[in-house]
Amino acid sequence: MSRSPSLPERPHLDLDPDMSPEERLEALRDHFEEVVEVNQKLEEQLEVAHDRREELTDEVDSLERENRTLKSSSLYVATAEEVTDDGIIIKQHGNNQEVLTENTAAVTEDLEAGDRVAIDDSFGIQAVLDPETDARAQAMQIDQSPAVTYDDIGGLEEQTQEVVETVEDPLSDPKQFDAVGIEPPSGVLLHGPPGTGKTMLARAVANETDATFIRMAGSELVQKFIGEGAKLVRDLFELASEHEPAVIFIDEIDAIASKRTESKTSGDAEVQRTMMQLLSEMDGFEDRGNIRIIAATNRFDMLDRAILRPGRFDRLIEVPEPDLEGRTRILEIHTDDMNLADAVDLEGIAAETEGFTGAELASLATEAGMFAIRDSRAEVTMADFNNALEKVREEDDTSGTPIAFA
Ligand SMILES: Nc1ncnc2c1ncn2[C@@H]1O[C@H](COP(=O)(O)OP(=O)(O)OP(=O)(O)O)[C@@H](O)[C@H]1O
Repeated sequence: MSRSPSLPERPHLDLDPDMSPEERLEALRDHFEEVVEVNQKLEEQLEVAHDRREELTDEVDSLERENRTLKSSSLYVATAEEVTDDGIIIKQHGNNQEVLTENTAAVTEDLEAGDRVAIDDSFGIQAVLDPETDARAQAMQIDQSPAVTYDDIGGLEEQTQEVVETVEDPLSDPKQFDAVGIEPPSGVLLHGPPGTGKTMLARAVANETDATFIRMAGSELVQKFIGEGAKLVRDLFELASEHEPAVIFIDEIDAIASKRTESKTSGDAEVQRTMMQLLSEMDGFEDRGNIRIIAATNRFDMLDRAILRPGRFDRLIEVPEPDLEGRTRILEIHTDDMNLADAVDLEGIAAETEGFTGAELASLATEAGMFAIRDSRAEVTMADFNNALEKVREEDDTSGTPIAFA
């Protein structure tokens, strides 16, 4: 920042009592001219100061805007592949989608192909990442206020109740545990098939408690950040302390906490180190303040029992596939914004979809909507749902794999 110029010196009038009236007049004239000159300089400086103030106000506005954008939504990580006159071609990590995006305020002249950037839902570049935040940003997804509420979750009433008691209450009212003199559970482990709402539950509890939601996937730690797992686990807890109250969500924890294998490959040693770091972070956890940990796994049978010791993940909550009532509720939730014909019988569809997970039911509703669109209709009929079901079953039969929706 440039320093402000020093103020001009105040002119001094020196009148000698022995001066003749002409000399006095002359001295007064000189003094007057000096005062006018100083005044002019001050006016110029005032103008510069006004301009500077305007510049700074603009800068504050833009920083506030940037701050709001960064706080309001999750950002995704992408790599700038090519910087062209028409915009910047970016490739999103995770799905490898390539997009041409326009220059945004966050794009500096220094942006080069190969730089990693944080992008919003509309692919606008919100920040250019430096290498240090880069691995963190890729490995951890931070959401200041997740948009999921308990009402968005179908079925799972008992599980929600348990999560409220073990995670929400200690976060929103830690004093009640102090008063009784017991430690709230450090960690809660959700286990059950993929797509049953485990991540939704963790997000909803963060939303309900105004806590920051920080997600890390165990599989990514092992596959993408080879050699960095233990450090990233340390960073994860550090980041949570910076954002207290916070909910740490470790998805696919089995990837870093499965039973020790006999083989002694370097990959295994790395996974072990990552798990040891996680255990030590959890053991030293009580002093960390208002942070709760939720982990999720589809492979409960594979877990190393060490992580289930008291003081670690000592509350286990099973999140099963939904029953008839749960499936009906999930279908109601996912068709809430859809234009359904009166004859659509959601309970009937729920009865036909035993074994479907929440994620599969959500896809079924979308697939039914696609049939209506193909037919140039806005209203979704029972026939669309039946067609969607039939398509799903055919795909399931031919692929021989578990039900997969397009
Ligand atoms: N119980 C549910 N109620 C409403 N929607 C659900 C439910 N379960 C799953 N869904 C839908 O499926 C999507 C995926 O669910 P979610 O990510 O919570 O599953 P998960 O159990 O964490 O799966 P994974 O183990 O694969 O991470 C949700 O975004 C939602 O659209």
